[in-house]
Amino acid sequence: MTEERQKAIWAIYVWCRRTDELVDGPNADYMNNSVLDRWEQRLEDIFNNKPYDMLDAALTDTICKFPLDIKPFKDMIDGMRMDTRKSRYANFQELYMYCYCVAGTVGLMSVPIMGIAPESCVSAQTVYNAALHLGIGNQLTNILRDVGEDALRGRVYLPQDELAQFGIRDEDVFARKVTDQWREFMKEQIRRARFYFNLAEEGASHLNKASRWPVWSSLILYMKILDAIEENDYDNLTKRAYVGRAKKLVTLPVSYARALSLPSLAIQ
Ligand SMILES: CC(C)=CCC/C(C)=C/CC/C(C)=C/CC/C(C)=C/COP(=O)(O)OP(=O)(O)O
Repeated sequence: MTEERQKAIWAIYVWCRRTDELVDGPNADYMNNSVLDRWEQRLEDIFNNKPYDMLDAALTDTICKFPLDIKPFKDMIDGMRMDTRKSRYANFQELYMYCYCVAGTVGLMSVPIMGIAPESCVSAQTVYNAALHLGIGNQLTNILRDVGEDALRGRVYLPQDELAQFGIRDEDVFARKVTDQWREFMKEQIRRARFYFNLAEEGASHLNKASRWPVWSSLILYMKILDAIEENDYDNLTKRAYVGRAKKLVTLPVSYARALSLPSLAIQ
Protein backbone atom coordinates (compact mmCIF):
# COMPACT_ATOMS: atom_id res chain seq x y z
CA MET A 1 0.00 0.00 0.00
CA THR A 2 1.04 3.63 -0.33
CA GLU A 3 2.75 5.06 2.74
CA GLU A 4 -0.24 7.27 3.52
CA ARG A 5 -2.54 4.24 3.46
CA GLN A 6 -0.14 2.18 5.59
CA LYS A 7 -0.14 4.91 8.24
CA ALA A 8 -3.93 5.13 8.18
CA ILE A 9 -4.34 1.36 8.56
CA TRP A 10 -1.84 1.49 11.43
CA ALA A 11 -3.88 4.19 13.20
CA ILE A 12 -7.02 2.08 12.85
CA TYR A 13 -5.17 -1.02 14.02
CA VAL A 14 -3.92 0.82 17.12
CA TRP A 15 -7.39 2.06 18.00
CA CYS A 16 -8.87 -1.45 17.57
CA ARG A 17 -6.04 -3.05 19.56
CA ARG A 18 -6.53 -0.58 22.40
CA THR A 19 -10.28 -1.19 22.34
CA ASP A 20 -9.67 -4.95 22.53
CA GLU A 21 -7.14 -4.51 25.34
CA LEU A 22 -9.81 -2.86 27.51
CA VAL A 23 -11.53 -6.26 27.62
CA ASP A 24 -8.64 -8.69 27.07
CA GLY A 25 -5.55 -6.79 28.23
CA PRO A 26 -3.73 -6.54 31.59
CA ASN A 27 -6.26 -4.03 32.99
CA ALA A 28 -9.28 -6.12 31.99
CA ASP A 29 -10.18 -6.62 35.69
CA TYR A 30 -11.00 -2.89 35.94
CA MET A 31 -13.30 -3.12 32.96
CA ASN A 32 -16.89 -1.96 33.40
CA ASN A 33 -19.56 -0.08 31.47
CA SER A 34 -18.30 3.34 32.48
CA VAL A 35 -14.83 2.54 31.08
CA LEU A 36 -16.46 1.79 27.72
CA ASP A 37 -18.68 4.90 27.96
CA ARG A 38 -15.56 7.00 28.52
CA TRP A 39 -13.81 5.26 25.60
CA GLU A 40 -16.79 6.04 23.38
CA GLN A 41 -16.69 9.71 24.43
CA ARG A 42 -13.00 9.73 23.55
CA LEU A 43 -13.85 8.28 20.14
CA GLU A 44 -16.28 11.13 19.54
CA ASP A 45 -13.55 13.58 20.54
CA ILE A 46 -11.22 11.94 18.00
CA PHE A 47 -13.84 12.50 15.30
CA ASN A 48 -14.40 16.10 16.52
CA ASN A 49 -10.74 16.93 16.04
CA LYS A 50 -9.98 16.83 19.80
CA PRO A 51 -7.67 13.83 20.29
CA TYR A 52 -6.74 12.93 23.87
CA ASP A 53 -3.26 11.49 23.27
CA MET A 54 -0.77 10.93 20.46
CA LEU A 55 -2.24 7.60 19.37
CA ASP A 56 -5.70 9.15 19.21
CA ALA A 57 -4.14 11.96 17.17
CA ALA A 58 -2.97 9.41 14.59
CA LEU A 59 -6.62 8.47 14.06
CA THR A 60 -7.76 12.11 13.93
CA ASP A 61 -5.14 12.67 11.24
CA THR A 62 -6.47 9.63 9.34
CA ILE A 63 -10.03 10.97 9.57
CA CYS A 64 -8.86 14.24 8.04
CA LYS A 65 -7.35 12.38 5.09
CA PHE A 66 -9.88 9.59 4.44
CA PRO A 67 -13.71 9.53 4.52
CA LEU A 68 -14.15 7.39 7.64
CA ASP A 69 -17.54 6.89 9.28
CA ILE A 70 -17.79 6.72 13.09
CA LYS A 71 -20.48 3.96 13.01
CA PRO A 72 -18.23 0.87 12.71
CA PHE A 73 -16.01 2.26 15.50
CA LYS A 74 -19.04 2.63 17.77
CA ASP A 75 -20.26 -0.83 16.79
CA MET A 76 -16.89 -2.28 17.82
CA ILE A 77 -17.27 -0.72 21.28
CA ASP A 78 -20.75 -2.33 21.42
CA GLY A 79 -19.05 -5.66 20.61
CA MET A 80 -16.83 -5.18 23.67
CA ARG A 81 -19.94 -4.44 25.75
CA MET A 82 -21.45 -7.69 24.46
CA ASP A 83 -18.27 -9.61 25.31
CA THR A 84 -18.31 -8.42 28.92
CA ARG A 85 -22.02 -9.26 29.28
CA LYS A 86 -22.11 -12.66 27.59
CA SER A 87 -20.02 -15.79 27.51
CA ARG A 88 -22.47 -17.91 25.49
CA TYR A 89 -24.22 -17.46 22.12
CA ALA A 90 -27.61 -19.16 21.73
CA ASN A 91 -27.47 -19.46 17.94
CA PHE A 92 -25.52 -18.35 14.88
CA GLN A 93 -27.53 -15.15 14.57
CA GLU A 94 -26.23 -14.02 17.98
CA LEU A 95 -22.69 -15.12 17.16
CA TYR A 96 -22.84 -13.33 13.79
CA MET A 97 -23.79 -10.10 15.59
CA TYR A 98 -20.76 -10.46 17.86
CA CYS A 99 -18.46 -11.23 14.87
CA TYR A 100 -19.81 -8.22 12.99
CA CYS A 101 -19.10 -5.92 15.95
CA VAL A 102 -15.57 -7.11 16.71
CA ALA A 103 -14.30 -7.95 13.20
CA GLY A 104 -16.77 -7.13 10.41
CA THR A 105 -16.42 -3.50 11.50
CA VAL A 106 -12.66 -3.65 10.75
CA GLY A 107 -13.52 -4.49 7.15
CA LEU A 108 -15.86 -1.47 6.98
CA MET A 109 -13.18 0.80 8.47
CA SER A 110 -10.60 -0.45 5.96
CA VAL A 111 -12.41 0.12 2.65
CA PRO A 112 -12.28 3.95 2.71
CA ILE A 113 -8.50 3.67 3.23
CA MET A 114 -7.85 0.93 0.69
CA GLY A 115 -10.10 2.52 -1.91
CA ILE A 116 -12.29 0.99 -4.60
CA ALA A 117 -10.73 0.44 -8.05
CA PRO A 118 -11.88 3.21 -10.43
CA GLU A 119 -12.35 0.57 -13.17
CA SER A 120 -14.56 -1.58 -10.89
CA CYS A 121 -18.03 -2.26 -12.28
CA VAL A 122 -19.75 -3.24 -9.00
CA SER A 123 -21.44 -0.98 -6.45
CA ALA A 124 -19.59 0.34 -3.40
CA GLN A 125 -22.14 -1.60 -1.33
CA THR A 126 -20.89 -4.88 -2.86
CA VAL A 127 -17.31 -4.06 -1.89
CA TYR A 128 -18.30 -3.04 1.67
CA ASN A 129 -20.27 -6.29 2.04
CA ALA A 130 -17.24 -8.31 0.92
CA ALA A 131 -15.06 -6.45 3.44
CA LEU A 132 -17.57 -7.15 6.20
CA HIS A 133 -17.64 -10.83 5.21
CA LEU A 134 -13.85 -11.05 5.35
CA GLY A 135 -14.02 -9.82 8.94
CA ILE A 136 -16.71 -12.42 9.73
CA GLY A 137 -14.66 -15.22 8.11
CA ASN A 138 -11.56 -14.10 10.03
CA GLN A 139 -13.37 -13.95 13.34
CA LEU A 140 -15.07 -17.33 12.86
CA THR A 141 -11.65 -18.80 12.03
CA ASN A 142 -10.13 -17.13 15.10
CA ILE A 143 -12.87 -18.61 17.24
CA LEU A 144 -12.29 -22.11 15.82
CA ARG A 145 -8.52 -21.78 16.28
CA ASP A 146 -8.89 -20.56 19.89
CA VAL A 147 -11.69 -22.84 21.16
CA GLY A 148 -9.37 -24.64 23.61
CA GLU A 149 -7.84 -21.41 24.92
CA ASP A 150 -11.25 -19.73 25.31
CA ALA A 151 -12.59 -22.81 27.14
CA LEU A 152 -9.84 -22.35 29.74
CA ARG A 153 -11.34 -18.87 30.37
CA GLY A 154 -14.84 -20.36 30.66
CA ARG A 155 -15.96 -18.94 27.32
CA VAL A 156 -17.62 -20.76 24.42
CA TYR A 157 -17.97 -18.69 21.24
CA LEU A 158 -19.94 -21.38 19.42
CA PRO A 159 -23.68 -21.52 18.67
CA GLN A 160 -25.28 -23.39 21.59
CA ASP A 161 -28.13 -24.79 19.47
CA GLU A 162 -25.70 -26.29 16.96
CA LEU A 163 -23.56 -27.83 19.72
CA ALA A 164 -26.74 -29.43 21.09
CA GLN A 165 -27.68 -30.79 17.64
CA PHE A 166 -24.37 -32.68 17.65
CA GLY A 167 -24.95 -33.87 21.23
CA ILE A 168 -22.15 -31.70 22.61
CA ARG A 169 -22.47 -29.91 25.97
CA ASP A 170 -20.32 -27.09 27.35
CA GLU A 171 -18.79 -29.60 29.78
CA ASP A 172 -17.56 -31.64 26.80
CA VAL A 173 -15.83 -28.56 25.43
CA PHE A 174 -14.26 -27.85 28.84
CA ALA A 175 -13.14 -31.52 29.10
CA ARG A 176 -11.26 -30.86 25.81
CA LYS A 177 -12.01 -34.33 24.42
CA VAL A 178 -12.02 -34.67 20.63
CA THR A 179 -14.84 -37.07 19.81
CA ASP A 180 -16.40 -38.06 16.47
CA GLN A 181 -19.33 -35.73 17.25
CA TRP A 182 -16.86 -32.91 17.78
CA ARG A 183 -15.19 -33.67 14.43
CA GLU A 184 -18.53 -33.61 12.60
CA PHE A 185 -19.51 -30.39 14.36
CA MET A 186 -16.19 -28.82 13.40
CA LYS A 187 -16.61 -29.79 9.74
CA GLU A 188 -19.81 -27.73 9.65
CA GLN A 189 -18.20 -24.76 11.39
CA ILE A 190 -15.24 -24.81 8.97
CA ARG A 191 -17.62 -25.03 6.02
CA ARG A 192 -19.39 -21.90 7.26
CA ALA A 193 -16.15 -19.93 7.73
CA ARG A 194 -15.13 -20.86 4.15
CA PHE A 195 -18.51 -19.65 2.91
CA TYR A 196 -17.74 -16.17 4.26
CA PHE A 197 -14.22 -16.20 2.77
CA ASN A 198 -15.75 -17.04 -0.62
CA LEU A 199 -18.07 -14.03 -0.31
CA ALA A 200 -15.07 -11.84 0.56
CA GLU A 201 -13.07 -13.06 -2.45
CA GLU A 202 -15.67 -11.62 -4.78
CA GLY A 203 -15.00 -8.11 -3.49
CA ALA A 204 -11.24 -8.24 -2.90
CA SER A 205 -10.48 -7.83 -6.61
CA HIS A 206 -12.51 -4.61 -6.74
CA LEU A 207 -10.27 -2.82 -4.28
CA ASN A 208 -7.78 -0.30 -5.53
CA LYS A 209 -4.96 -2.22 -7.19
CA ALA A 210 -2.33 -0.98 -4.72
CA SER A 211 -4.33 -2.38 -1.76
CA ARG A 212 -5.16 -5.84 -3.06
CA TRP A 213 -1.98 -7.72 -2.20
CA PRO A 214 -2.19 -7.42 1.61
CA VAL A 215 -5.89 -8.31 1.51
CA TRP A 216 -5.36 -11.42 -0.63
CA SER A 217 -2.42 -12.43 1.57
CA SER A 218 -4.43 -12.24 4.77
CA LEU A 219 -7.42 -13.93 3.15
CA ILE A 220 -5.35 -16.89 1.91
CA LEU A 221 -3.39 -17.13 5.18
CA TYR A 222 -6.52 -17.17 7.32
CA MET A 223 -8.05 -19.86 5.10
CA LYS A 224 -4.91 -21.92 5.72
CA ILE A 225 -5.66 -21.87 9.45
CA LEU A 226 -8.85 -23.79 8.62
CA ASP A 227 -6.74 -26.29 6.61
CA ALA A 228 -4.43 -26.62 9.64
CA ILE A 229 -7.39 -27.49 11.89
CA GLU A 230 -8.31 -30.25 9.42
CA GLU A 231 -4.69 -31.44 9.35
CA ASN A 232 -4.83 -31.68 13.16
CA ASP A 233 -7.81 -34.02 12.69
CA TYR A 234 -10.10 -31.32 14.16
CA ASP A 235 -8.25 -31.21 17.47
CA ASN A 236 -8.53 -27.50 18.21
CA LEU A 237 -9.21 -28.25 21.87
CA THR A 238 -5.67 -29.22 22.85
CA LYS A 239 -3.70 -28.05 19.78
CA ARG A 240 -3.34 -24.60 18.28
CA ALA A 241 -3.63 -24.61 14.49
CA TYR A 242 -0.98 -22.49 12.89
CA VAL A 243 0.54 -21.77 9.50
CA GLY A 244 4.32 -22.25 9.37
CA ARG A 245 6.80 -19.77 7.97
CA ALA A 246 7.40 -21.70 4.71
CA LYS A 247 3.68 -21.83 3.91
CA LYS A 248 3.38 -18.13 4.74
CA LEU A 249 6.18 -17.29 2.31
CA VAL A 250 4.59 -19.32 -0.49
CA THR A 251 1.36 -17.37 0.07
CA LEU A 252 3.01 -14.08 -0.87
CA PRO A 253 3.63 -14.72 -4.60
CA VAL A 254 0.30 -16.57 -4.88
CA SER A 255 -1.60 -13.62 -3.41
CA TYR A 256 0.42 -11.20 -5.54
CA ALA A 257 -0.76 -13.04 -8.66
CA ARG A 258 -4.37 -12.90 -7.44
CA ALA A 259 -3.99 -9.18 -6.76
CA LEU A 260 -2.99 -8.59 -10.38
CA SER A 261 -6.12 -10.17 -11.83
CA LEU A 262 -8.64 -7.80 -13.39
CA PRO A 263 -11.87 -7.06 -11.46
CA SER A 264 -14.05 -8.00 -14.43
CA LEU A 265 -12.39 -11.42 -14.62
CA ALA A 266 -12.34 -12.03 -10.89
CA ILE A 267 -16.07 -11.76 -10.29
CA GLN A 268 -17.00 -15.21 -11.72
C1 LIG B 1 -12.29 -7.98 1.01
C2 LIG B 1 -12.37 -6.51 0.95
C3 LIG B 1 -13.23 -5.92 -0.08
C4 LIG B 1 -11.69 -5.67 1.78
C5 LIG B 1 -10.79 -6.04 2.87
C6 LIG B 1 -11.27 -5.51 4.20
C7 LIG B 1 -10.45 -6.02 5.35
C8 LIG B 1 -9.07 -5.51 5.53
C9 LIG B 1 -10.99 -6.94 6.19
C10 LIG B 1 -10.25 -7.56 7.31
C11 LIG B 1 -10.97 -7.38 8.58
C12 LIG B 1 -10.18 -7.84 9.78
C13 LIG B 1 -8.69 -7.76 9.77
C14 LIG B 1 -10.86 -8.26 10.84
C15 LIG B 1 -10.27 -8.63 12.14
C16 LIG B 1 -10.06 -10.09 12.21
C17 LIG B 1 -9.59 -10.67 13.48
C18 LIG B 1 -10.17 -11.95 13.83
C19 LIG B 1 -8.68 -10.08 14.25
C20 LIG B 1 -8.13 -10.68 15.46
O1 LIG B 1 -6.77 -10.76 15.28
P1 LIG B 1 -5.80 -11.39 16.38
O2 LIG B 1 -4.70 -10.41 16.59
O3 LIG B 1 -5.44 -12.76 15.95
O4 LIG B 1 -6.74 -11.42 17.61
P2 LIG B 1 -6.45 -11.98 19.04
O5 LIG B 1 -5.34 -11.15 19.58
O6 LIG B 1 -7.76 -11.79 19.73
O7 LIG B 1 -6.10 -13.43 18.83
